[in-house]
Parts: sequence; C-alpha cells; structure tokens
Amino acid sequence: DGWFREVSDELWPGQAMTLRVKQILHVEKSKYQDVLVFESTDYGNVLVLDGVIQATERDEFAYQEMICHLAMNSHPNPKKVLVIGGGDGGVLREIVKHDCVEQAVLCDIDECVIRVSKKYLPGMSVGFEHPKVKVHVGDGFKFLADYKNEFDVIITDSSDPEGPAEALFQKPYFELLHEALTEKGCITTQAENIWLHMPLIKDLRKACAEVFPVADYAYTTIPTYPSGQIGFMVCSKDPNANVRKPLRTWDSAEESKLCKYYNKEIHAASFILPTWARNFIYGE
Ligand SMILES: NCCCN[C@H]1CC[C@H](NCCCN)CC1
Repeated sequence: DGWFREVSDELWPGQAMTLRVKQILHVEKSKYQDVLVFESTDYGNVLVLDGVIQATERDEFAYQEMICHLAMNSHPNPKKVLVIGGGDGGVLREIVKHDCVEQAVLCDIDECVIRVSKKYLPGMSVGFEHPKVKVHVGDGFKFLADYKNEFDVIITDSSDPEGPAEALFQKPYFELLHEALTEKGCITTQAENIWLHMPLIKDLRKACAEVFPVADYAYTTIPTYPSGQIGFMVCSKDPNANVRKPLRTWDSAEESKLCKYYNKEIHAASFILPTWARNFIYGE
C-alpha cells in the first residue's frame, strides 16, 4: 500500500525517509512550489513542499519550539518579532507564549502554504489566530529591505536552499537581517544537518560571523527530517551576548506546561556538537 518517500539526490543522496500514507488530503501547484498534504498512519498530517517534508503533526514541536525559543530567550525583552517563512504557523504559535511580545509579524512568499495549513494543520495554524499576529504574503527579502532598527528577534523558518529559499542562505540576506534588527537583536535560521550538509553549514556560519558578532550553531532532534535532526544558526547583534545560555527562563513548572521539547537545560545542550562537527564548522 501507499508509502511517501522523501528522495533527493542533491540534498540527501542514497537515503530516504518514508512515511506510510493513510490518505492524500491535498495536492496543488502553487505559484512557487508543489504543495502536498497527506494523512500518515503514525505521524498525523504531513506537509510536503517540492517533495520535501516540512512538518508532521507528531514531531513539528521539536523544530518550532527550538528555532523560536533559542532566539527569544537570548534577547532581554523581545517586543516586536518577525518570522520570514513559517507559513504553517507553528513558529507564531511559539512566539506568543512570551508575554513580553507586543507584535508578531509573519512574511511568507506562498499564500497556498498558509491556506493549506489553516485547513489541514490546525495545531500549527492556530498561530495565525492570535490578536498580536500580523500576516504579510510576499518575498521576505524585499519585505526586510523596508525595515531598519525595527525587530528585536527575526526567525527565518525557511525551506531548503534549493528553490524559493535559496537567497535566504547567503550573506546579503544576513546583512538585511542585521539592519532590520534593534540594538540587541537576535536571529535564528534553519541551518540544515551536520550529517548531510557540513560544507553548507560552514559557509553559513562564516557568512553569519561576518555580519554578527555572535554566531553559534545549535540543533534539535526530529525523526522526520533527514538523518533525524536539524540545526539552527543563532546570532546576536550584541557583542557581549552569550546565546548559549538563556537570558530569560520560565520557571520549570510553567516551562513544562508551555513547551514539549524546549527547556533551559536543552537550550545550552543544543550548542554542544560532536567533535568532528565542531571542528569542521568552527575551524578556520
Ligand atoms: N515550520 C516548519 C518548516 C520547517 N522548514 C523545514 C526544515 C527542514 C527542511 N528539510 C530538511 C533539511 C535537512 N537538512 C525543510 C524545511
């Protein structure tokens, strides 16, 4: 019977994640990419863009919580937050868990992803319903160019460098981010996998380190992404910042009510890398 296979010879040669399909829910060719949603037998509903798994209802929290709280808890008092990408709404859901937030803005290029997520991924698209949230459909690159010294935290929740998100992995984009941030601004970006994309991660970190005084690499574990984990660049405009230790924390009781994956200990632990990865990424 039906299995979905995530095959990509350029992104993860010779390996593939497969998920058993219960039923296909939606197939559409948007202005930018092929959009697929299917109900899996064991991971809930699954969003796929151009054949690449973006989120499953069962494990998305591992990614959405970490890409959000690693940045949010590295800023002293984030009031205005921007998400580039993130059209499923999961990162927005996480941002509004911080009471200090006054406005959360999202800019995704593809209205189809937002529309389809609202219909088939209610646990993530709930993020769009919050009164503090404002949604903009457009190119994040162009959107950012209109803002200077505006956002305390900017989260780039993008797809992979192949396709619409390619420009979001290059230095000019990080310079735009830097300008759009306020004085102690922090960013996180989706930063691929140490088992598959080490040269790309090295270049990404180098580009970030040329723009931001603090530019560190952290990762989360997530079964349905290739090789079971994915990393993040975590950067700060504040040269005295240490993004590896949370500036702000919830108390443990509140934290375990708010988050299933993120906690203050795993914030720090997520920056500890295997020796070969640490040497490759940070070595000159
Ligand atoms: N808000 C959920 C979308 C998350 N973006 C995805 C992150 C993983 C990526 N492929 C896996 C890359 C493996 N290195 C697709 C986009």
